[in-house]
Amino acid sequence: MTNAQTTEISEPLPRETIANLIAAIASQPERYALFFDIDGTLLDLAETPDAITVPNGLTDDLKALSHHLDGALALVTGRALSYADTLFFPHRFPIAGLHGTERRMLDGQIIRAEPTAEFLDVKQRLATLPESFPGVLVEDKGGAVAVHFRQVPELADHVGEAMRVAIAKAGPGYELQRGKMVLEIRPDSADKGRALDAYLAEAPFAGRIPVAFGDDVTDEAMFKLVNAKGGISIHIGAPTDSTLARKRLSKPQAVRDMIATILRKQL
Ligand SMILES: O=P(O)(O)OC[C@H]1O[C@H](O[C@H]2O[C@H](CO)[C@@H](O)[C@H](O)[C@H]2O)[C@H](O)[C@@H](O)[C@@H]1O
Repeated sequence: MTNAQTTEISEPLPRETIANLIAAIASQPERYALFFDIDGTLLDLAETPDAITVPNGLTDDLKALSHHLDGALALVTGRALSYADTLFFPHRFPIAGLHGTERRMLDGQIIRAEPTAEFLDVKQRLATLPESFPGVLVEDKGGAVAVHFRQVPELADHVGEAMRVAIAKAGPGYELQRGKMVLEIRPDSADKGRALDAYLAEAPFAGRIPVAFGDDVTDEAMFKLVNAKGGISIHIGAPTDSTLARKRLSKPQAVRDMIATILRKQL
């Protein structure tokens, strides 16, 4: 299971620092590469995976920001890449999906691990879990599977036990990923940090200062990499001592406001 290391409590980005960062990205876009998580970062969390909404204007703002950065903006998400594309249709951003284990390169080619027969069998068995535990929701993401208990938090231990059995049956090539009211089985071939690193090796991301925004355990790999590269790691949410991110924004609306402000400044 992927775990965050405990460091210091993430600091809120002071008004001054936000203003400086916004001004810097607005006036010197060629210096920065921006990486956004989706759920809980760009979008407000919802009761179920399909209940999320993309606020009016966000897709166009992301597209405009990407244009401003000459394309150096990527989404790095636990969602399947194909699902993330539908959220921001008709725009197609560089996206790393399934926690970085599938990644679309600039030429459109997608790198992903092929599911094993053992994993497909496990996924089929997990699909029946709600029969034993009503309220639990199984999300089939193709190459990964998530079991959500947001609507039945009292079943967290049962889900944990079922997923420990499932990951043992899935065999090599898979790992358990903890998230917000969810446990997932995903390929172990990469993580969000490695996906971000791969983007940083390519134009137009190469040579730029990475800025990563995220809210969940899966984003810690991104924060670790960004910190090591001298970039800026920003945790979204309440203060916490279990993130490697060095800065904090309070909620997704603050991220969306920051994007809108950068765009206003560069006009
Ligand atoms: O890396 P992310 O883009 O943040 O994706 C992480 C997971 O997000 C989704 O689950 C979470 O958001 C749901 C909708 O708000 C919420 O109901 C759930 O409790 C959260 O865990 C998504 O369903 C997962 O597949 C992603 O891995």
